This record gives sequence, C-alpha cells and structure tokens, in this order.
Amino acid sequence: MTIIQTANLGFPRIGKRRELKTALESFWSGKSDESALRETAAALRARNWQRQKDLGTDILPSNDFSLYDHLLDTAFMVGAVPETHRGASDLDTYFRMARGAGEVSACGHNHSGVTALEMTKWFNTNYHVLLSELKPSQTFELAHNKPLAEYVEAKALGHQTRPVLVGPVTFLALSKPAIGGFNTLSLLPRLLPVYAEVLHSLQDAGADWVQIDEPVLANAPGGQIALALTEAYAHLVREVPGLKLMLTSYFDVHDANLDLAFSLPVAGVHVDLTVRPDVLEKLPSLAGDKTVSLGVIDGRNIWKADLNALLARLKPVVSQLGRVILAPSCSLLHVPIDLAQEDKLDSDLKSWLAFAEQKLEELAILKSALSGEDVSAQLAENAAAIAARKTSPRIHNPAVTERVANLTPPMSERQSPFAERILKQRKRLNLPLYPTTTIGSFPQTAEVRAARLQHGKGQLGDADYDAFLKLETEKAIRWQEEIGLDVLVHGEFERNDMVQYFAEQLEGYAFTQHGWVQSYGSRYVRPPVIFGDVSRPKPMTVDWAAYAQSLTDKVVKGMLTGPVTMLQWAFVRDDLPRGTVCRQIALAIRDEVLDLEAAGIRIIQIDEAAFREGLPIDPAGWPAYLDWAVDCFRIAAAGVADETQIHTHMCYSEFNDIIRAIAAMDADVISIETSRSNMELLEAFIDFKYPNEVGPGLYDIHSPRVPETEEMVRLLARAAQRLKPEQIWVNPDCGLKTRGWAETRPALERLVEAAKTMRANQPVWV
Ligand SMILES: Nc1nc2c(c(=O)[nH]1)N[C@@H](CNc1ccc(C(=O)N[C@@H](CCC(=O)N[C@@H](CCC(=O)N[C@@H](CCC(=O)O)C(=O)O)C(=O)O)C(=O)O)cc1)CN2
Ligand code: MET
Ligand SMILES: [Zn+2]
Repeated sequence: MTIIQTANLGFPRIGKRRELKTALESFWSGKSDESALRETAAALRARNWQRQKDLGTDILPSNDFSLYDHLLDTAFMVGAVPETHRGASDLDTYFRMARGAGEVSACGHNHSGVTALEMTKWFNTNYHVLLSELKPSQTFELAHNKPLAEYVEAKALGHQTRPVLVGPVTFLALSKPAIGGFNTLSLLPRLLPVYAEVLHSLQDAGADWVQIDEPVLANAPGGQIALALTEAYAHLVREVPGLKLMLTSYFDVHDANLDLAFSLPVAGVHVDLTVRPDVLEKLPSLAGDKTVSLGVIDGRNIWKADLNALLARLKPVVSQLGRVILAPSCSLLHVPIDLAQEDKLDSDLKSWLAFAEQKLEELAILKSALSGEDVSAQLAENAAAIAARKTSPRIHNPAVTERVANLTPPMSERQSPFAERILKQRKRLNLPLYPTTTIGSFPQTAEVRAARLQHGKGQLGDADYDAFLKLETEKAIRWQEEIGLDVLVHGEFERNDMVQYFAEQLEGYAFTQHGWVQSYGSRYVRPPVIFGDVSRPKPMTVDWAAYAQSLTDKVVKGMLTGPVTMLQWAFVRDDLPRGTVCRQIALAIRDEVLDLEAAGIRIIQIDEAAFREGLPIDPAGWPAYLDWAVDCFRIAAAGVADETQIHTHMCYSEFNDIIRAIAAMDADVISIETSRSNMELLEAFIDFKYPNEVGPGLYDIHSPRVPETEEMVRLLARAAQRLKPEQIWVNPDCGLKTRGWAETRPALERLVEAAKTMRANQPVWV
C-alpha cells in the first residue's frame, strides 16, 4: 500500500487583501514601527499555516514567507551583507539591500547614495529576486537563522512544518561575481558549513524533512553546476545524518539533471510534472528508495486541473511507488490566493478557475481518490467544469480564428528596409542628434491612484476623472516642453498597469478584483486572464494620444504594450498554443497602431518588456519561441508607412544570446536597460553591427538616486564609442511610474543637459 501525502512548496506571502504591502509601505514611510510590521507578518504566517492545514495539506512549508524576497533572505541568512549597506538595525540593513537608501534632497542629490542590490527575473517568471555580489574573499556565517525562527514559530502554533531553503548551488549560481572571471560556485566549500549549521538547528528543533529548492536543475547542464550539486548534497547529507532532504526542482528539469537529482544521496526529489509530464512514467524506475514528490498541479496558471485525467495517469505510477507526495508544480507564489474573493467574476469563468487555496483543495481530492476514498461527487463536479470550458461558445470567435489563419508573410514586412525608412523618418521628424525622450510613464502619484480608485468606486464621475487626467497630461506635456525633451510622451496617467489597461479593453480577457501576485518587494500585479479568442472592439489609446499631440508642436510618441508582453504577463488559456494566442493579440495591436498612425501620431512605441522572459529555460526551445515571438511583434508593427517610426522598449536586457532575434524585430528604435552595467550590454549590439537605432538607458529608474549630468555624459560617450552617434537616443532605462516627481524632474533635466553636451562636442565631420 502506497503512502500518499499532500504538500505545499510555498504559499503567497502578500495576504488576501495585500496586508503585507500596506504594512511595508506604512513602515517605509515612517507611519508605523518595526513591531507593527513584524506583527502583520506573523499574523499572515499564522493564517497561512492554518488555512493550508484546513484545506487538507499534510506537509506545510515554513520559511516560504519573506518581507521582500527569498533570495535576499538567503543572502541575509549566510551573512552576505555588503559593509556599505549596514544600517541602524537588522531590518534597516535588510531594506537598504532591497531598496537602496538615501533621501533625495531638495537639490535633487542623493547624499548617502546606497544603491539597491541588482534585481533579476526569477527564471522565466515575472517575480524578481535580488542578486548578491560576491567576491573571491567572501566568507559566510550563520548571521540570521530565519528558517529556525519560522519553524519554531509554526511549532508553537501547533504545526509541524517542512522548512524551505533556497539551495546553496542556486544561491551561488544566482549571485554576481564582483570581479570578472570569478566563478561564484567556487565559494561552495565556504558556504556549505553554514547550510549544515542551519539544517542541524532545524533537526534539533524537531524538523524531520527540509525542502531545499534547486531550480538551477532547470538550466541546461553546464558550467560546474552538476559538480557543485554533487559536492553540496554529499556534504549536507553526511554532516546532518537523519534529516531528510526534499530536493526540489521546478519550472523545468533537464534530462541529465533529472538523473543527477535522483543519484544524489537526498531522501526525496520533487519534479515539476506540469512542464515535464513525460517524466511521470519514468519515476518508478528512477526513484529507488527515494520519496518522490509529484508536482501535478500547475503553480503558474489559474485553470482548474483535469482531476479525472490526472488520476488516470497517476494511478498506475503511484501503485508502483512506496511513498508519494502530491504537490503543486512550484511554490504558489505565482498565483493569486483565493478565488472565493472574486464575487464579480462571471460564474461560468469562475467555475473553470483555481487559485492557490483551490489548488490545495485539488490536491486533497487527488489524495483521497488515490487512497480509495469516495470523492465521486467532487470528481464529477470537476469533470463537468472541464467539459463546460472545452465546449463553451464564449471562448471561440470565428472571425479571430479566420484572421489568424489568413495571416500572410507580407503582413510581417515593413514597406521598405530600415536604411530607406530611416531617411524618410528623419526628414519628417526633424530631430537633433542624440534625441531625448522617456520610456512612457510619469509618476503614478498618490493623487493619480486615489483619483482612479475613486472613479472605480463611482465617487468620481467620468467627466471629472477625465478632466483630472487631461490636466495631468497637459502638465506633463508643458513640463517636457519646458525642459527641452525632443520626443514627448503623454505620461500614461490613465493606465493602472501597462498590461491590464489594454487587457481591459480587449475581448477574450477577464479580470480579478483581488488576484494580486507579487512582482517584486511591495509591487504587485493583477495578471489578466486570457480565456477566449482575443480581439479589439474599438480603439484603445487613440483619444489620449491625439489629445496629447494636440497640445504641442513637438512629436508625441504613441504608447502601446506589445503582443508578447500582453501574453507573458497574463494567465493564458491552455487550450491553444501560446504562439496562436499571441498572434491574435498581435492583430489587435496592429489595428491600434494603424489607428494611431491615421490620427497623426508619427512615432509609435510598442513595449516588449517581457520579450526575453518568455524564452523557455531550455535553449532547445528557443528557436521555436523566437520564431513566433518575433513574428508577432512584426505583425503588430509592420502595417505602418515608412515615415512612421516604430520604437520598442525592453527592460532586463541580457541580449547577447538573442541579438539576432532583436534585430529581426526590425523596430526603428529600441530603448534598453544598460545603465547598471556601464553600457556593457551594448556589446551585443556592436558585435552584431546592429543597424537600427538604440536608446541605451542612462540611469536606473528602480532607485530614487538622481544621477549627475557628468555621469550620463560619460555613459553616452561610452555608447558613442560603440555605436554611430546618429544611432543613439537619450533616455532613462524604463518608465517612471514608480518614481516621484522630486527625483524625476532633476533626473530628466540633467538627461537633457547630457544630450546637449554631447551635441556640442560633436566633431564637425559627423
Ligand atoms: N504587469 C507588469 N509586470 C511588470 C511591470 C509592469 O509594469 N507591469 N514592470 C516590471 C517591474 N514590475 C512592476 C510590477 C508592479 C508595479 C506596480 O507599480 N504595481 C502597483 C500596482 C499597479 C496597479 O495595478 N495599480 C492599480 C491599483 C492601485 C491600487 O493598489 N490602488 C489602491 C488604492 C490607491 C492607492 O492608495 O495606492 C487600492 O486599490 O487599494 C491602479 O493604479 O489603478 C503596486 O504594486 O502598487 C511596478 C513594476 C516587470 N513586470
Ligand atoms: C516595464 S516597461 C514599462 C514601459 C511603459 N511604457 C512605461 O513607461 O511604464
Ligand atoms: Zn521597462
């Protein structure tokens, strides 16, 4: 008889009503103290444990909570704290690492100037982790035993938990080497004793299992990862005998790494079977005496699982295994908490969905069914919902299917090659060398958000809200004119989020009221749900763009979110290939682009912030993805005349390996992030002889720090050594929505100065 248990790998931290965001932002603004923040955090943890238990979860995670980010917690645990970031208290230090520090004074200078750690995407998700910078002389110590504290806290509440740690290899692999040529994995021997100490303390406190997450197992084998994993787990199992380790992979697992994971001396291995369903049948032969944890419920999407289909596949495998754990594929951090809060969702659609809590219920039903209990009623209900969704007429729009089927290659082609188009554009736009612009959004101030909230609640009428937004837009236009920016933006004041705003105006999408998912720190998003064929009933941005353009003689850029990003930052239907869904969106954006052009908008920016994030983790899947992703962008952009200039924007620009695809998108101008890497990211563009124009981001908008003019001139000069001057645009590295005006004003004034300095210093022959 197989022993079957359910487990969760991690529960969302933010609270059903974003209690963590409220508590953090109140603490940061000085409105509440550390004890209030800690109290909210403890209440959230207590509630989460109890709730998971009530939903039938046998194995509860602890240390899955974080005040900001779990990778930062790991750095903090092992004492990887830069001297420069030490603050008045531990918590102060922690937040200085997360957010940087230093008030911007009236003169716009940041006098203490502690910069935040670099952020990067957590594999292919929209969650960001903070990267520690490690030097060859780095040492580690057990500085903060948070895993123990949270284990003990749960125990005092009557819960035996399975603490969660980011594994030592993943931590090192995601750290930044402080000097070139240094491999952070070489620090493993110094790190392992600290991990052993943590594990010992957990064992002494009563833990029998610990979950160690090594999502690096998803990466293609290479470097020294396999060696490091072998060394790490030999060491930890030897040093802490008797404590069982559940080695956890998720998001994907490379075949060679699967064999490796099962060859390590750990007691259990977790596999994400939603990304690798084919692994299920291999498990009985791989398992040996290990406990396998089956990641069967999708932790990245919000569709109800087909429980009957799952059971049919699970039954024969489970009977061959001595002990199995049923689990979500990954931490539930990436999905909203509770569907029951959504009282405005259409009831059909709602019956097709499962959020974190509902996913745990699904696990409990699976366990009961596999244990021979009668859950026929629940299974019948699930079958009915799955069948209803498959056959619902609401998800199909024959006109959309037909339009996608009728796409032809010319629809992805601009009229003329870049070299010809650019001449026509220069003539029409008449911009100076080193044209200055911004990425689109201006500060979403408390006032702007409050007006939107009031409008949503019906307390501010449509006309008043519209008048308010028009005034904000006009002020932004006037100010841009005043400081001398060349290409203006309307400021995006009317938008809640760059994806949600468009999704709300498209058919085929649905929205939640409370479906928040953490993106980084206290910044959350509410990913829309693509449930049906996507189409655009009417123009979405034309009125705002035309209004802004009517205020000025300068060029105002139209601002759109591209199809790949619209797809990537949504919960996407799983009954069509992603490439097909993306083509539907691309056609909707194409219509918008053409309407903007017809309304006299001369530059149209199509943001593809999530373009890189959409790459499959396994490079074997890259060509197929890039093929449709590039085509979708081109479908969206290519309908315009040569004279209309198409811009795109990408943040997190690790471009070296996909520069060909970036060039193939054939945007006339691309703005990218390069400021934190001192223009090194431009290397890809130079090596490739990138032909089109580029706006290398001159300063990091994620920090309140205001750069000096000279700093931006220096960066521009570096860019000018790498690209032709007439290729270069001058802009920040992303939108300014999370910033305040206090730092935005001086930063952009200096950016304009920097461009002027560059123009003045041009050799005459240019
Ligand atoms: N989807 C998405 N992913 C992205 C980005 C992005 O812009 N969008 N940018 C990159 C970085 N990630 C980010 C993620 C979120 C935010 C962000 O600013 N989020 C806002 C929410 C944005 C939003 O949806 N705002 C709504 C709802 C705002 C809100 O919470 N209103 C309050 C009341 C108003 C208030 O006092 O704030 C409420 O409803 O209770 C609106 O403005 O209408 C936040 O957490 O605060 C920024 C960057 C990568 N991924
Ligand atoms: C995350 S990319 C942001 C692009 C958008 N146009 C903005 O400026 O906010
Ligand atoms: Zn950006």
